[in-house]
Amino acid sequence: MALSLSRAFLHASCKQLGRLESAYIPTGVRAFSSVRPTEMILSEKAGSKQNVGLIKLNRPKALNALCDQLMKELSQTLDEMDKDEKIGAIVITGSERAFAAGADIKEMIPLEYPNTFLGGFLEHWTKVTEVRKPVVAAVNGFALGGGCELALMCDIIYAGDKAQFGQPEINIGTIPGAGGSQRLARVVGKSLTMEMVLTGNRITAQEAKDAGIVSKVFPADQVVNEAIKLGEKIAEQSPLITAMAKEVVNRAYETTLSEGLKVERRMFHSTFATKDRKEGMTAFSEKRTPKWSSK
Ligand SMILES: CCCCCCC[C@H](O)CC(=O)SCCNC(=O)CCNC(=O)[C@H](O)C(C)(C)COP(=O)([O-])OP(=O)([O-])OC[C@H]1O[C@@H](n2cnc3c(N)ncnc32)[C@H](O)[C@@H]1OP(=O)([O-])[O-]
Repeated sequence: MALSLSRAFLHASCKQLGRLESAYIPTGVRAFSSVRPTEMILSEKAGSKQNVGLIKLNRPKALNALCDQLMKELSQTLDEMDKDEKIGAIVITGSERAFAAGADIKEMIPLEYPNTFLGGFLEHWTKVTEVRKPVVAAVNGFALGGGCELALMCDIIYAGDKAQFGQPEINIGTIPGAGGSQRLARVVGKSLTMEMVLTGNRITAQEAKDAGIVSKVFPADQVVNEAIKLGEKIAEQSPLITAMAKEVVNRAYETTLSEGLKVERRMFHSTFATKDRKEGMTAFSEKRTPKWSSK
């Protein structure tokens, strides 16, 4: 009873905080048109072949703070895009001011330990790690706390030159709850992770690139289009082999080197059970573009 009352309260307060005026459309970026009636995210198919799923977090007044409703809408849209055969890659972005400023602090204020533990707080916020298609984060502005963690859950991060990454939870009496101590440490090592988690210090896009968090930095108004171009390039490949490649790279972060190498070898062998492997090698020798069948 107490839990359901508290959920209803949180949902209502979150809706109030996140009431949107109109869609914020970043300058220099193609216009988004919402294809589904979601309130806190916009989504569309992008790219010249409309084969890139584009998701924009759209809660500008709260700097895209991640509340329960936004995360439900994000999970639902990711699920739909993962099942859509016409989509080969997904891009997640925010606004030029904020990718996301973290979990919604105001929504968390009334929570008590029993709610978080028994209610499984954050357990359903990790859909992006379950998507089989490659997911690119196009980060502008603040990527703080849960915003930084959301970017780290994606497969590739492109950043605008004014982007800032940080894990400032320590400043509000808590710690990272969705990978900011674990995924970050695996990517950048102990020293920088400790510095960011213990002080809340932010790092710039260039520092994030130097540390290996980000693969490329672009002028802020170009990052989304560059991420779409990257998504288009990925979407040209065999969806079947792409999913195998993504799975095997992700394994590197979850197992030992020797186990990872075994998994890679097995996965490499299994490409020889596919028509796409034969088609790719035949097309190379015949000097033509391969026609993928995902078989
Ligand atoms: C993928 C799964 C993710 C799971 C997450 C797991 C848990 C996670 O590890 C914990 C967190 O993220 S803990 C969080 C870690 N993150 C942090 O601690 C960052 C907290 N934010 C800040 O430090 C500052 O807002 C900035 C420095 C980002 C911008 O400063 P500035 O340029 O002076 O702008 P401003 O005037 O300050 O903000 C404009 C409006 O946005 C509002 N708002 C902003 N962030 C909010 C939030 N997280 N919440 C709610 N609201 C937030 C702000 O209240 C204001 O609204 P108001 O109605 O006008 O009052």
